[in-house]
Parts: sequence; structure tokens; C-alpha cells
Amino acid sequence: MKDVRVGICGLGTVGGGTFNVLNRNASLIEGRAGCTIRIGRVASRRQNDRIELGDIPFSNDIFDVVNDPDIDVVVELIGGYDVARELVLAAIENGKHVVTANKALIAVHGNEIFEAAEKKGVIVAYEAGVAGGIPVIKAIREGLVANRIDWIAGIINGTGNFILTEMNAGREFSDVLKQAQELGYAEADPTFDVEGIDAAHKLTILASAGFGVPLQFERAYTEGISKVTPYDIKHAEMLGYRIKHLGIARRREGGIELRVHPTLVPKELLIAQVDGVLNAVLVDGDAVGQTMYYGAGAGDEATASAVIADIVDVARAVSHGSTQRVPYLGFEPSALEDLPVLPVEDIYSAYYLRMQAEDHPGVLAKISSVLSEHGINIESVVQKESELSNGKIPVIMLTHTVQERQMNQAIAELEALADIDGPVVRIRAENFS
Ligand SMILES: NC(=O)c1ccc[n+]([C@@H]2O[C@H](COP(=O)([O-])OP(=O)(O)OC[C@H]3O[C@@H](n4cnc5c(N)ncnc54)[C@H](O)[C@@H]3O)[C@@H](O)[C@H]2O)c1
Ligand SMILES: N[C@@H](CCO)C(=O)O
Ligand code: NA
Repeated sequence: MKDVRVGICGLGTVGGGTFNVLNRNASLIEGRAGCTIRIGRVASRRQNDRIELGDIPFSNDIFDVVNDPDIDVVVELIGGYDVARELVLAAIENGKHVVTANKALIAVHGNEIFEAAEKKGVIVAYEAGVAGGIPVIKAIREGLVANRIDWIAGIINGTGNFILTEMNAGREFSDVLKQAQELGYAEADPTFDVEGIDAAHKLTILASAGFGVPLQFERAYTEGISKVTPYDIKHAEMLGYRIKHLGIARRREGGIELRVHPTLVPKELLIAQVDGVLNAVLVDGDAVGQTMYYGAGAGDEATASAVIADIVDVARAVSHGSTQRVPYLGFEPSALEDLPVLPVEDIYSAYYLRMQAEDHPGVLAKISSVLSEHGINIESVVQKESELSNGKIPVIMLTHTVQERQMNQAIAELEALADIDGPVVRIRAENFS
């Protein structure tokens, strides 16, 4: 039986998990892969006290892995943009296949990396980078190959979903973030989780694999969860909605929507009930309809599950001497469409609006008239008794779908009304029908 030799770069949360699962399930994985998968070398800045290295060579320099002639597959689990890019390009240059969990790397440098890999005829696999252990890249590139995919939407940051879920239960933002970091869910820089950057990395990759367009991370619209208040969570609930942090990619005439933001979703939908560190990705295909992929979006062994699935894909190809492989983004490079990401003003969405209004008759009529001048229909309104010391009343409404440009103009006019005090809070809403 052929030996496929793997070199692991980075022995942190995911590196440690990958090492341990590969060892624990070695014979089961071997039976499935049809070859032996041996860890030939490990490199990381620090040792990891959760693993037993035995006689596997260890060093602090990750380039030792890339330069080891006995290594077939380089597994990049260090994270970050620059060193990871250098490492992966060097591995490709040396003719090695690459498995990575690094969505930041793929979203930002993927076009360059895939082009280099294509030239060398090596595989670059990144399943663990998107929705952790959920095999969603496999599903999109292979399971849904027959479909024209029209939209993809998902909860794709475990840390953010964990924070929103716990805030809903009354816990403090900073406490929950600290716990997510201790559990190994958060990125090295947790603002990537909280401000939606990590979700935008993943959405960029999902959109490219789903629609067959080049990676365009720099054009994604990104809004985090740091401004979501318990007040809005409660009032969304009164309207029958939950607030989830979603990534939404939608194919439109002339371009694609690519946006990450807090979103109201009807609470009876499955995706509204995905809590904690769990992720869920909805994919709409013209033949299959809606499918949903659900499971652990972060964590050491859950993520290792996806890293190892990619290692086995590579090992099967290497051990069978096959050059056949799934194209990087699921489409042959020549079949990629040059569709641009649309500016956020061009997206279509429903909206939750909250404002403070003067407590006198006719104010609601004024608000409705501004909205209707912009073609915005109101779905429902909650006008609360005044609970504010300044005598203003909170007005909360849900609108039908409208183009964001219209909504921006309407909000500017509402904010200019003497009857409205302060900024209008706006949260986008989706019902996926
Ligand atoms: N933690 C998760 O749940 C999770 C899930 C999916 C994907 N990821 C991704 O996996 C990657 C690794 O994440 P992690 O949570 O395991 O991070 P981590 O910080 O726990 O581990 C990274 C390891 O790499 C080492 N390292 C970093 N730069 C290095 C360098 N230049 N030279 C040598 N060693 C270096 C660090 O010392 C550390 O041991 C990241 O790209 C992350 O986005 C993480
Ligand atoms: N920080 C990421 C890790 C998984 O990609 C998350 O919380 O989802
Ligand atoms: Na995945």
C-alpha cells in the first residue's frame, strides 16, 4: 500500500485536532483512503501539549516542511495572510499539494494561488476554511454540480453566532467573546469574527464556488454584530423574527450581491434556530431547490474533520497516480464568468427600521408618506407606549423588499423630519421565499 506523507504547519487548535484525529482514526481513514497517510513532519512556533509527537520530526521553521522532499501534502494551519501566502506558493513551487483551513488566505490570495497551482498541476483544498467541519465546499462543487445556483446564505461565523445566542440569553458581549476565545473558536484577531470580516472571507469563497466567478473579497459589503442591541433582538422577536449574522450571496442581472450583516429571519425557519457555535449554509439550486448544511462551524476536531477529508481527497489522487481533480472553484478556469460584485446600494432587501418619534397624532402618517414616496411598503408596525424620559415614542416597522438605494434616501428624509429624533436604526431582513 502506498504511503502518502503529510507535513503539518501550525500546531494550534486546528493543527492539534488534525494531528490527534489522524492518529486516533488512522486505520479507519486508511481503509477509506486506500493508502497509508503518515505524518512525516510537523513545524510550529510552539509545541502543543495536547499531542504526542513520538518520533515525528518537529521544528519551529514551517519552511522545513515545504522543503522536505519526502512530503507530498503541505497542511497550512498557521493562519494569516502574508507568511501563509509565501508558504503555500513555495509548497506549490516545490510541486506539493496543499490543504489549508485558512479562508483569509483563499479569499484574498486565492486567484493567485489557484493560478500557480493550475500551472504546477497540484491540488489546493480548503474545505475547513468554510463553515468548519461542514462539508459545504464538497456539496457545492460536487453534490450540486448539476444546478445553476442562484443564492447562498448562511451563518458562517461560529464565534459571532455564539455571541448573539448568549446575548439573547442575557449575557454580556465581552464575557461571551472571552469564552469563545478560550474554546478556540475565535480568530487570532477577534475583530475578524465580531466585525464580519471572517464571514466575508467565507462568503467570498462560497460565492465563487457557487456562481463560478473569481474571488472578489475586496468588494464584499461587511457589517458586524457589535451594534446589535438587546433592544432590537427583543423587538425583532415581537415581530416574529430572530436576528442572525448572515452572509448572503445572490446572483443578479449584471452582477452578484455579496454582503455580510445582521439580518432578521422569520423565527420558524430552520436557520433562525441555529444557535451557539453551530453554522448553517442554505444553497438554492434551480434543480434541487433549497438545501441546508448544518453542523459545527469551529473547534479543534470538528475543523480537523474537514482538513482530513481534504487530505484523503489528495491522498486518493496521489496514491492512484491520478491527475484528475475537482477544479479549484468547481468550474474550469476558462468557464469562470467575469461577473462583478454589485455595490451595496444595488442590493434588494426588506428592512427593520426603528426610530424615536414625537408623541403626537399624525407622526405615523408622515413616516408612511416618506416611505411610500420611495416605493417602500410597510409590512408591520409596532408603535410602543413611551418608555423614554424625553417623551418620545419608539416606532418600529418592517418593510417589504426594496432596493437599498431607495431605502438610504428614505432614511435620510426621515432623519431630516423634525418629528424624528436621532438616527434611524436599520437592520436588513430576509425570508428566503
Ligand atoms: N479554530 C477554529 O475553530 C478554526 C476553524 C476553521 C478554520 N480555522 C483556521 O485555521 C487556521 C489555524 O487556526 P487555529 O485556531 O488553529 O489557530 P492557532 O493560533 O490556535 O494555531 C496556529 C498555530 O500556528 C503557529 N504559527 C503561526 N504562525 C507561524 C509561523 N510563522 N511559523 C511557525 N508557526 C506559526 C502558532 O504558533 C500556532 O501554534 C486559521 O487560518 C484559522 O482561520 C480555525
Ligand atoms: N473564527 C471562526 C473559526 C471557524 O472558521 C469562527 O468562529 O467561525
Ligand atoms: Na467546511
